[in-house]
Amino acid sequence: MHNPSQPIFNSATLTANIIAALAQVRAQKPLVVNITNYVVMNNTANALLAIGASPIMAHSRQEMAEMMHIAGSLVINIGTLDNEWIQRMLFAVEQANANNKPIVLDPVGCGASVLRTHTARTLAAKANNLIIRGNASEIIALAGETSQTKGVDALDSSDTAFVAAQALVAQYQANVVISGDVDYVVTASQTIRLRNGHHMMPYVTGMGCSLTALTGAFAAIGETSGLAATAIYAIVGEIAAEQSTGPATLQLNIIDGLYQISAEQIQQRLNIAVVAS
Ligand SMILES: Nc1ncnc2c1ncn2[C@@H]1O[C@H](COP(=O)(O)OP(=O)(O)OP(=O)(O)O)[C@@H](O)[C@H]1O
Ligand SMILES: Cc1ncsc1CCO
Ligand SMILES: [Mg+2]
Repeated sequence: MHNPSQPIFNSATLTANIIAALAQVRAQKPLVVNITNYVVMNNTANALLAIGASPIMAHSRQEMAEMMHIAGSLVINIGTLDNEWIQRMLFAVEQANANNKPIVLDPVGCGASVLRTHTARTLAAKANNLIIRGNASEIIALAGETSQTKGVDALDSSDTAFVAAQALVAQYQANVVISGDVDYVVTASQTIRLRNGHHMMPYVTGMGCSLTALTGAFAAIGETSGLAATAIYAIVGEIAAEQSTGPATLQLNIIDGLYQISAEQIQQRLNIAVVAS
């Protein structure tokens, strides 16, 4: 499995690892515990099921210790925050840490309000085994740089978030995925660029939230770089968009695509390059 501390320069090896990780998710069906936003709960649960994982949306403090005992990973998405949710998220991170479970953080709307920026930073600082997945504007804001965010949609390009992602890797000992027209997977040992996906994807809400949830599924089987989820999701989105007349059919076709995606399609479509190490 891809160990983020060991750089891999060879695209064929990276591709083989992504395919192996997919097989492992499908075989192991890891339990992914999600504290996520009201907008995307149903769709992210369906995305996790379609890839072969086992989702549970759980929010209560009363059950979180038990959940983190049996979970493969914790996904925290701050999309529809309020004070009660923040306390639940902090407690869940503590429980994940206590059980050595990887945590995936989606800093939805980071930079759009002080509440979101502050909460995302507090959660990131608390999490031990962390992967951050956000769009370019969120990654830039989380790192304390000036982003152009006006809500949950990115107004910055992935290329401009690169330095911010490297700063987050150092600050939180995290792995960072920047999604957008181009996706970057940034770890302490290397940066990988993926040129897959489709320009129709941002016309469906929660596309990034589903990617974050899938990142949790792969983290649960030990692929904690974020690479496999990011690569597979963008390829699925690309194939699905080619079969879709608009955002509504795209949303459905992505769920079908996650269920159907094959090793051959990954081999044929993956556009991957190591850009820094
Ligand atoms: N212009 C684009 N071209 C190709 N793929 C794209 C484009 N924009 C987004 N994507 C793909 O869409 C997926 C979600 O990324 P995006 O950056 O839109 O997430 P997000 O802004 O966090 O979304 P949300 O907050 O609505 O969940 C990724 O797989 C990414 O590769
Ligand atoms: C639209 C929206 N608002 C809060 S969360 C969310 C889903 C996409 O991030
Ligand atoms: Mg998002």
